[in-house]
Amino acid sequence: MLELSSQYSDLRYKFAKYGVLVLSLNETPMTPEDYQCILNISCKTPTRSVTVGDRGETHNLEVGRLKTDTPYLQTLTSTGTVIENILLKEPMKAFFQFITCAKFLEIRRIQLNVMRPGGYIGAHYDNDSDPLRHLAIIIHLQEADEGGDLVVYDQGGSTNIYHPLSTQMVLSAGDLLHEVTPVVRGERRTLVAFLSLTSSRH
Ligand SMILES: O=C(O)CCC(=O)C(=O)O
Ligand SMILES: [Fe+2]
Repeated sequence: MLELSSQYSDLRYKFAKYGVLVLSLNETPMTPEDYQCILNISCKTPTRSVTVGDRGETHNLEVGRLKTDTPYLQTLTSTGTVIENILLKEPMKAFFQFITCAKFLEIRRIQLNVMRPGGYIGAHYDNDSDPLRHLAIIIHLQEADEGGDLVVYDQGGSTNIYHPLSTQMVLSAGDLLHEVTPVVRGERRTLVAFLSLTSSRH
């Protein structure tokens, strides 16, 4: 933890201030091999069309589910377990805990999001559909050539627009309003894990 604190204290400060971090792979402890493993899994993950979010907001994307939290926590594929193990192995787990100041960390949902031209995700709060979604880890596998921006509306009233590139990792707090703008050209692929930072079992 000592080592982490000097290397990552700037990121922890930024996350506390903005609720969003856009990180290059080499700013995180994830190895290129683990990233490649997630990329390979994503290519073999079947998807289905989703047009309505949990709270009725409109979407237009293909989703491949690997782990779900509804109606109860269950890993749906063996590849979901592989990704979970990558995200929770040391030093990844220590990294997420350090950035968020969390003592507890549990993956509640893992999904692949695929957006082709016209695809988008309407404005939503991740913690609206499940209050235990405190943190989203978004691993960018392929960026759209045009469109597909992540727009985050922060509590201070400002709007921040990001266009993360493949291999980048976004950490986003569950209580921030955000959306993904329509893809205009190309295909946008992300692997998203939603984490709880408090135990659901008391
Ligand atoms: O794919 C992304 O960049 C973000 C997706 C998102 O906001 C979500 O799945 O809740
Ligand atoms: Fe989201």
